[in-house]
Amino acid sequence: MSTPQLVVHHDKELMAQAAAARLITKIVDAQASRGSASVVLTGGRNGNGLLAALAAAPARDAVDWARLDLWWGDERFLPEGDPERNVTQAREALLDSVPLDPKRVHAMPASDGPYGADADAAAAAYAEELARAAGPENHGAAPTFDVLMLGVGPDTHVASLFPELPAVRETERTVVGVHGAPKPPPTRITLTLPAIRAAREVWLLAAGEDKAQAAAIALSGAGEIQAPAAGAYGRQRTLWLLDSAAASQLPRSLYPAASP
Ligand SMILES: O=C1O[C@H](COP(=O)(O)O)[C@@H](O)[C@H](O)[C@H]1O
Repeated sequence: MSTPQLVVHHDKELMAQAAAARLITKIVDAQASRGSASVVLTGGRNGNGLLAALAAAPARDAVDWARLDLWWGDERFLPEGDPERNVTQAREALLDSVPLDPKRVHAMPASDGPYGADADAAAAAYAEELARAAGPENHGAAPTFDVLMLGVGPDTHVASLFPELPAVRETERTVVGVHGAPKPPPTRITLTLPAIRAAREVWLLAAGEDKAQAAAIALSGAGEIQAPAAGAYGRQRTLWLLDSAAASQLPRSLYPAASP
């Protein structure tokens, strides 16, 4: 488990631009040292803001897009092309404008796909896809993602791991179906905490006043069942990327150290 490090930016635009620059560097470094890179995308406002900033960054051309695997931390279980699906929003923000290898874009199944409305079967299929991509050094279940990004919800949810719901208690499976989520749509697919913790680096994105309480709770020693963001960490690094509004309720002991 890596101890969270905090970076606080002035506002959400700056946060998105700085995170995009950081991501470009990580991908380029991983491709230089391992031949390819793997990144787990998040949905939500902050995740899409980062992708849009990446699309606008001239340095995006430093990335070899064909040698990048993209995965998702969670998906809203809706029909293919639905504007609320995380993959639809990611395509609009960035993916449609860069030369990715379609075989390396690992979208989660849609509710009108091969598993129909069975979110649990769709989750099991995604777990198999992850297992196929995992090498022996990955302990079998999930690849060692280079960077896994998570938007933090105002209720401290990350991916589709909501406080107190069964998915956040999962200790064996890497992907599960979620039923009765408090945020629409109620049916979702999500990576579990064990899959999230397989990543080298986990980045938690929180911008805006509505994230301030969630950040303060998750970073003040809350339990992961009540505050799922508190249970998200990477093997080598856990990085919270905040703007000053989201950092405004952090305990004083964390905030001064976090200021750039
Ligand atoms: O529904 C979701 O919400 C979270 C957080 O979204 P935000 O708009 O409050 O930043 C997101 O990270 C997750 O991927 C998504 O499915």
